[in-house]
Amino acid sequence: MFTRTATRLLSTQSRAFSTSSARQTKVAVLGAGGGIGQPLSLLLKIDPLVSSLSLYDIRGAPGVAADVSHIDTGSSVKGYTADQLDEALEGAEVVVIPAGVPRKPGMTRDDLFNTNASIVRDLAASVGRVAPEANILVISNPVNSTVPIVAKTLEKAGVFDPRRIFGVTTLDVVRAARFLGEVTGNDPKYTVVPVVGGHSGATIVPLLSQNAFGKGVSGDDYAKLVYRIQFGGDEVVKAKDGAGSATLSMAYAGAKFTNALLRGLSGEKGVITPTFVKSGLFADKGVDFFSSSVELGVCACSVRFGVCR
Ligand SMILES: NC(=O)c1ccc[n+]([C@@H]2O[C@H](COP(=O)([O-])OP(=O)(O)OC[C@H]3O[C@@H](n4cnc5c(N)ncnc54)[C@H](O)[C@@H]3O)[C@@H](O)[C@H]2O)c1
Ligand SMILES: O=C(O)C[C@H](O)C(=O)O
Repeated sequence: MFTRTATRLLSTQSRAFSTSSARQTKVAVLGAGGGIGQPLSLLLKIDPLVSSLSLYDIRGAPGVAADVSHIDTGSSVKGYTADQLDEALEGAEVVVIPAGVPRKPGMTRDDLFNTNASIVRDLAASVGRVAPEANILVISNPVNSTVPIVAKTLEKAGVFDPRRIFGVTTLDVVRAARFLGEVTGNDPKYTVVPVVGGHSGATIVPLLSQNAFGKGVSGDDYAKLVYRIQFGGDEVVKAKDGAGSATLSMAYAGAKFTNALLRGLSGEKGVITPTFVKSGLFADKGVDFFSSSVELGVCACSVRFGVCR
């Protein structure tokens, strides 16, 4: 009797699992042991659109994987050590890259270039070789430069597809909604603002006029709000006082982007906005923000999901 009941229960549970993960999606996080990587792995573990989570880092990923793998969602989790990058990438549909060093007070994102450029280049080369069809989500700073590095590396490998490379600048969108909500006294769900351009200071361009509440902000309030959105990263770097930059809000933004991408890939319309897929390519060099996005193919990606207007 007990056995029959237990079996019925188990079969109901397994049906629930198989429904939620009907589409097999392997997501790899490169840099999973870090400040962003760990909470991002947690959030991806609870995303029902992720069926398999592959956690890679030069240190600590198996520990993060063991920890996250106890969470009671349907996806499988595996951690990989420094010499197991190829295995980590095998079959990945989405590769998220938060590997690299963060800023300390007094530094600009460009100061990270020397260290992070080669990290991102080498990881991208492996993705190009092992998972050439994967969508690559670049978090490592300076995003305005690491995205072109990924593009060039894949081009060199003969597998460049601009529709599959994304600079993750969703944190700017998250901040814009939150800060406009604060200024106008509204729930951020009503103060969503498209943000175009890159991911550094003045290259971050919030289009406040595109939101009904944003339209009403003017003068000094407007200038202060734009500044806060553009330099929100500095606030966190300063407050962490040498311990790094945004990790938790970034993990939230990275998981939000990944979820939107997976929904788009599974055929859901209207989830990916040009804001989500904007890239910083050439933004530092003063090239028009929209045309640089189009050049990178991020707009093509929006077209692919049927949301480019
Ligand atoms: N795009 C954004 O909006 C945004 C927001 C916040 C932070 N960032 C950037 O994200 C990056 C990571 O920040 P963090 O706070 O997580 O840093 P962190 O130092 O806490 O973590 C970085 C992780 O990368 C790992 N790593 C280093 N080299 C690696 C390699 N070759 N392969 C795999 N893993 C490697 C490290 O071992 C570490 O675990 C930084 O460059 C930071 O500036 C971007
Ligand atoms: O500011 C940083 O260096 C990290 C990140 O790019 C951010 O915007 O928080």
